[in-house]
Amino acid sequence: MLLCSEKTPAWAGPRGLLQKRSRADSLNAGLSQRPACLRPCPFGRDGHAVSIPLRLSPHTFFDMADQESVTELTTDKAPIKARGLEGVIALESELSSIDGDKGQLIYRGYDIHDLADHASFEEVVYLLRHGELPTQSELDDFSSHLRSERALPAPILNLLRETPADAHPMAVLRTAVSALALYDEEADTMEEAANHRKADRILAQIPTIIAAFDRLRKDKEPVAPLDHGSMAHNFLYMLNGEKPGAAAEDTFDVCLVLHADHGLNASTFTSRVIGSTLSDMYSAVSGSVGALKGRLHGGANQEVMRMLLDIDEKGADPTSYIRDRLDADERVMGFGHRVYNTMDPRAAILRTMVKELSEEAGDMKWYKYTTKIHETMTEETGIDPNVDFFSGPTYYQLGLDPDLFTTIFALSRTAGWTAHLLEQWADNRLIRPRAQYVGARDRTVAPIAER
Ligand SMILES: CC(=O)SCCNC(=O)CCNC(=O)[C@H](O)C(C)(C)COP(=O)(O)OP(=O)(O)OC[C@H]1O[C@@H](n2cnc3c(N)ncnc32)[C@H](O)[C@@H]1OP(=O)(O)O
Ligand SMILES: O=C([O-])CC(=O)C(=O)O
Repeated sequence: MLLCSEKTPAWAGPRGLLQKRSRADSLNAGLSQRPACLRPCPFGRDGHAVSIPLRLSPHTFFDMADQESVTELTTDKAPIKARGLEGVIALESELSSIDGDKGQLIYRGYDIHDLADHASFEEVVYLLRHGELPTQSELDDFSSHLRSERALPAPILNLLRETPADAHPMAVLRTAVSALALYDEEADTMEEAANHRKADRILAQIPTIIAAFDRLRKDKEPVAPLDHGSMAHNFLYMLNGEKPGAAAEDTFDVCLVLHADHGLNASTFTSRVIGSTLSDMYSAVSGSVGALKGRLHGGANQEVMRMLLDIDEKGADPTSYIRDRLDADERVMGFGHRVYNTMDPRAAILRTMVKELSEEAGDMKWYKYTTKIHETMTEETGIDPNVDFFSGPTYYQLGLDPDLFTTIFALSRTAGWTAHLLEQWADNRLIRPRAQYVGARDRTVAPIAER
């Protein structure tokens, strides 16, 4: 079942190479209907594809490399074509599942639409971490503990004061999360209860870091965190120095719910790889912030807003703008996804938010631009929008600066990263795949004077 829940892997071609197929081809191949235990293996002997039984164990990825064809890994005859690990099942997880064909996302069995409508971010964090939605008293205890961890150690605040104002907020966040470890006596304690406490602490302190840095770079004093209110409320308060309206708080809270977890995306995989070495939670989360920063991942939301602002400033026609980008072989940020073959369900929810926020502001331009771009991408490429396409204009209309967008994603995804780390450590095995060596062989070292 797990094997079918994410986008199907590319099919092995006649020469034993896993060939990338178009989305339609992948669907037509009906791969998801094949028995889950038999999948094409890229490491075929003599250039022929072989089917390797994939055991549904936490170590499936390693099981592949453990098969007899492992020797092929050290030859240069059968290059691996599961590029970017597309379709590779690396581990089992109970946290979230994506049906890329249906456009469905679930956290622990709950559909994302249901959670967005009926659960707060704190409830979702608890759900991811503990497997069940909290009762009222569990939620009260959990929220109260999160609130008690909001303040930053003084040296971290000093670090932020010393940070260049033009530093990218994601670089600042990565550095500050790493530095937090230096002031946490439990940083290297691997006991489960301590890891839960650290997960709370990191999650509670990330909003304070983001808001403090944003104010400092604008020559404003950081605002101390509140000892009440939700994470969404407190973050907007610390950022702006005034209480947010109920609508802004609700919208922001839903954004946090939507971004909390998403299968084995690149930044979550990063956390699990780092965690699997039995390194600490701060190392893993700072690594994940680094992974999320990239524009092919979380960094795309900022790029989307840059594009929309560029269109606006130039007075450009969004359709021609996108066509020009595609003609120049450029990617349009906020479109495409490794797992979804259809519209990302989070994007659908965020699109409604962009519309509602535009209506409230009495200015429909961001909604109009995104609608035009969406239509053009559908006509020209058939590639669907992902979560980053509509989160950009949502955050912008909430008054956030574009270079903060990815930090908001990080704030929310910390819930997923830390829950994945706890899951990893509950049944740990070192994550260590193999590389296909395609370099030179049989060379001998010449004396330095002769090179
Ligand atoms: C939260 C998130 O991380 S969601 C993703 C956020 N990232 C973005 O929005 C960046 C833009 N999108 C992309 O670059 C890609 O769609 C990714 C990285 C998200 C997924 O990529 P992959 O699954 O590796 O697909 P891949 O990069 O192989 O692209 C397949 C084809 O679709 C094209 N394509 C994919 N996305 C786009 C896009 N946004 N714009 C234009 N073309 C695209 C590629 O050019 C490629 O065409 P080609 O085979 O002719 O070269
Ligand atoms: O799943 C992915 O590859 C990227 C993504 O949408 C996310 O991390 O939310």
